[in-house]
Amino acid sequence: MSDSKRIIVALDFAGENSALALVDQLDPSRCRLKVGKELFTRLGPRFVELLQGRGFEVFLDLKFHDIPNTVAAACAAAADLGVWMVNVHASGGSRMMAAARERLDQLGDPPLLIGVTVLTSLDRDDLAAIGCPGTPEERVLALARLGQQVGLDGIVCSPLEVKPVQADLGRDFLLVTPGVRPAGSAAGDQKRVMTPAEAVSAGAHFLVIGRPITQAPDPMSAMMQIDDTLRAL
Ligand SMILES: O=C(O)c1cc(=O)[nH]c(=O)n1[C@@H]1O[C@H](COP(=O)(O)O)[C@@H](O)[C@H]1O
Repeated sequence: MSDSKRIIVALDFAGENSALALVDQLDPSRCRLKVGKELFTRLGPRFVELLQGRGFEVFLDLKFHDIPNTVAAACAAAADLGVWMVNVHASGGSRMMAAARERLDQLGDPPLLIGVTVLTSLDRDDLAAIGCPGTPEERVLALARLGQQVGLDGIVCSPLEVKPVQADLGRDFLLVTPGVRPAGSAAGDQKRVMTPAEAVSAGAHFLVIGRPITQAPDPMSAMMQIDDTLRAL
């Protein structure tokens, strides 16, 4: 793939000082940043603007999941912030995703619109417990097809589903994969994982990586080590 900035660092921090201590060490030419529910709830749009002011492209990961009108309006608000990527839960349904698409299409230079399929923290048993029969792969594929039909730019899935999704939907549909763990790092709450090299070799366009970088003794060197591995592929 042509985009050489494959790593999206998940800024899962409790506050501005700890987040900036990491951001200060990162280079916007080597990675993008993800602002999720914790940091956005604490610091709001101002923090996203601060990161963008430092030259970083931001994935605003708020996983919108609501009625079509509400999600479309929330996506427009994200676009107004100037973020690079925004996501919605694909299980919100095709009318919801289509409303988001339609609203963003009315704007110039909208963010990439990505659908979250099956959270990487879930396995088959977890899905069964919430009344979803079948494998994560089957459900990811179904949601990915729905997302592509309504014009999403791509999906979030685990690296394990990258090959089957690309076999079905082609290589242009963007695949953003969390559930990435360098060899030897703790999986934590992630259930469907692969190493960064495995994920990119499978065909993932972007890797979302949090704790293996943010909790490393030297986050910058952890990030660079992963990035060097990917650039050597
Ligand atoms: O949309 C996401 O980014 C996301 C989707 C998903 O299925 N799984 C998942 O882990 N994420 C996010 O990716 C990041 C992964 O962080 P680590 O597990 O620390 O690498 C977290 O910020 C999650 O919120």
